Amino acid sequence: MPIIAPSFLASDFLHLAGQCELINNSVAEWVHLDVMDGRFVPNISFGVPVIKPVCKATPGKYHDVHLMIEEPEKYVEDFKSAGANSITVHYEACRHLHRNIEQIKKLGIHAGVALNPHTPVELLQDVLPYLDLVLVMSVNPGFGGQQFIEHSIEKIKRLRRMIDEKAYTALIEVDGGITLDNAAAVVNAGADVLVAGSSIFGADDIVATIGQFKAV
Ligand SMILES: O=C(CO)[C@@H](O)[C@H](O)COP(=O)(O)O
Ligand SMILES: [Fe+2]
Repeated sequence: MPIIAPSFLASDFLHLAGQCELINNSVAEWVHLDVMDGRFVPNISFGVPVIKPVCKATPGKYHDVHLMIEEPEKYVEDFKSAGANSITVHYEACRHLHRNIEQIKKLGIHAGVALNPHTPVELLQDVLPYLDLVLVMSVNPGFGGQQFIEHSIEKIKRLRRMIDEKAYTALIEVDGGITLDNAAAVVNAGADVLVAGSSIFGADDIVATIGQFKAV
């Protein structure tokens, strides 16, 4: 069964406490928190002042912070202090990716690398042994509510093979345009973690929808 990571980017910010309560009452194991800086991606989302209270209000969950920002090394400590259990940086935003991964792991939390749709999974070959998580973006990062890019399925399969061949432990997380209609195909291709924003927070019954994602 996949791990489900509701993305708070699509949540109702006016009622964050209630949204956290719904997630607490659901079978979602993770909470996905998207940080956007208006430089790496053409949008600005939220930072520590939102992430810290959300982490506090969801104490039983694993807090998965997805940094869509330039120079992530300047901020990883702040996000760790805010409650992050894992921090994922973008391959395309890091000039010294191995150093970024080491920095995160030295903080005692999990390290992930995210790949834009145009970035081949093969470029991760030399850092894969150090990673806890690879985040395959199945939309171009920056916005929720976009359509799933079908080519991602092929990419997930290639990454699954790379990980299994060497018995690495990195989880495969897929993020962007995940719906109840395509979730099974994504899991069958090899995904361990499904991120879903609009299809969870936009649903009439958030808790039941998370249950349906879990059961795909
Ligand atoms: O990182 C991102 C977008 O850049 C995602 O985490 C979105 O928040 C996913 O939203 P949906 O596509 O599921 O609506
Ligand atoms: Fe994300």
